[in-house]
Amino acid sequence: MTYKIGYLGPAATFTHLAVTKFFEDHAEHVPFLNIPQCMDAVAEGKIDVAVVPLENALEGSVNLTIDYLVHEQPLSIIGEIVAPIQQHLMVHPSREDSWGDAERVYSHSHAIAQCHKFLHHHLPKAKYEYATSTGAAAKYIQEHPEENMAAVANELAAQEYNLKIVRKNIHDYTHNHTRFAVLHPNQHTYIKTKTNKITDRTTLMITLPSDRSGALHQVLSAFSWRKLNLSKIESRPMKTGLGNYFFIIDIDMKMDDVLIPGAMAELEALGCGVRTLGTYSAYLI
Ligand SMILES: O=C(O)C(=O)C[C@]1(C(=O)O)C=C[C@@H](O)C=C1
Repeated sequence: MTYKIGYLGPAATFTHLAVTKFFEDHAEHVPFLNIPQCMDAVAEGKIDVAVVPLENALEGSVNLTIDYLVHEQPLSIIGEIVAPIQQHLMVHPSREDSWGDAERVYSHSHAIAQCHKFLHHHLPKAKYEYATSTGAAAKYIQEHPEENMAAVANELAAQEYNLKIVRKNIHDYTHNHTRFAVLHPNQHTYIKTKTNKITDRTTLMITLPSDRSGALHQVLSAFSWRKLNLSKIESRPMKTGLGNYFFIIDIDMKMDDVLIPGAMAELEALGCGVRTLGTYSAYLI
């Protein structure tokens, strides 16, 4: 049976690029219209792994991925692919010489946000419209040449959908990378790749006991005195009422037998809720 890798599609999204470079050959790449559909498919066993965007260096977390993981589909993160992101402005070939008159710019919200300065200066009158992915935006422009639009997407999308790149590298800051999560229902799933590992991580989701002063300080202390290095801490709404948040914490090592379980037990004793979202290696493509 062919190994099936689901990704945020359609063809030629950044997620697709990451999948193509990271996994070894002979796998079938299966596009999904949006992140929840891709995650549902791996939970239901229709594909072998799901790959979805997790965090961008310029724009921060992909909230849909984190929220769906926390509230709807409890999969494990079994790997992380870090990819450089280069955004280009592209139009239908018939509009190559008049791209500056584009009335709308279409792309994924993260991609548009990564290019705000460029768009502000070069297409000040254009309205922004948001697609489920950069690839979906490029595909739409190919299918609707009559609409005066430009897309922000990658080079592969320009090739795949026969669009003309009119401005290259329009992202506002050079160090633009995105983290993609490889997801599976079983934490102990092995990933085969020849890509270089850059680090190991464990991601925890933590809820605080309500109305206790200094609770976050106590949480951080549990990691700090064990010398557990954190590379990310972020809060997201619990969606149960104003002021209710959970925290996502990335620890710079894989789950061990002593330190991380010790910190988790301490947090539970303090009245916190703790869930492991994944313990995995991160690879740079
Ligand atoms: O739209 C795509 O091409 C994606 O793969 C999604 C996504 C994201 O959600 O951040 C991935 C990388 C880029 O940062 C822009 C968009």
